[in-house]
Amino acid sequence: MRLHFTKMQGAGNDFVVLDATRAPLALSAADYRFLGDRRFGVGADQILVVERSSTPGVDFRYRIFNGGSGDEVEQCGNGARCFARFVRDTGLTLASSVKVETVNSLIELHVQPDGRVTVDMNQPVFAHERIPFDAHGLSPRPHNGHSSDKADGYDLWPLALPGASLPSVDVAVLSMGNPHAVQRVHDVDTAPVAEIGPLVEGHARFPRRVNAGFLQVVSRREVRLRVYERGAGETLACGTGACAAVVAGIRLGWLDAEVDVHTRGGLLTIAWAGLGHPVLMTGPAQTVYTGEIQLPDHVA
Ligand SMILES: N[C@H](CCC[C@H](N)C(=O)O)C(=O)O
Repeated sequence: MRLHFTKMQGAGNDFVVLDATRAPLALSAADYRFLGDRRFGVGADQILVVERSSTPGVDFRYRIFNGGSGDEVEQCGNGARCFARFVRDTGLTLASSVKVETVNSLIELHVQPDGRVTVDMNQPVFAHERIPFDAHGLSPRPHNGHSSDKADGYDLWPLALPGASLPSVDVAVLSMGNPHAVQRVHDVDTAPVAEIGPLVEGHARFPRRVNAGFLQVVSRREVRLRVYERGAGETLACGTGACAAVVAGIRLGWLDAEVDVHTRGGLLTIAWAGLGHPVLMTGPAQTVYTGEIQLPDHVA
């Protein structure tokens, strides 16, 4: 099958975008892994499939597949911004605000005059069974010895890491539609992301695996973040990961309500007014090129 695609990136998190608004696409996990492969395919952290929505009042649906595993996932923050840029630039919509549904949520996107995109990422979810996170038999940890005078009863949880250079790490757990485990580190540049990231991502206490965030607090309004993503490995930026890290930092008393998140691929700004409010994420979204690719009949 010959596929037309658009290559895009948001803060260095890169995507293959496929337009399925005119004809449905039936690709396999192996096809998505091929498209994500940086040597045998196009190369991307995730593949985004854009469809029309049949839900009244909702413009589009977009499906998200991790480029490493080929698995379909629930949410992608940087992808949502690139989706908004895509439907505008291809003329699929003339509106500057777009409602789009994913497998488990409805989000609203606004293209700003400066070209950045703001996404209402809905409210974070903390209920362990909805993350999902298995805390059975675990006791929460004090907040890493950091001042948490404003902490509101939100806990850190110890994850045992047998055989690793660290016996355990303390993580804040939550969902932005997709699961996140955020640990605070002194310096993201020296944090053991390559070693600890995969151990957290595949940890047994996360039945659907998890995105592993490494958060360095620079000030109450500025952080640095690296994320070892579920099904993709470390990416240059993770939008839902930035949302999760800021929400956790606010609940743990480390951060104010609007934070600049410095990722290796660029700057994301996250705002959250607290429980009962949605998380707002603002950042860049660019088209890199368009192309065509022949999907092998039997990809490995
Ligand atoms: N790897 C994530 C999906 C992509 C999230 C990330 N690229 C973002 O911008 O939010 C997961 O398996 O939940």
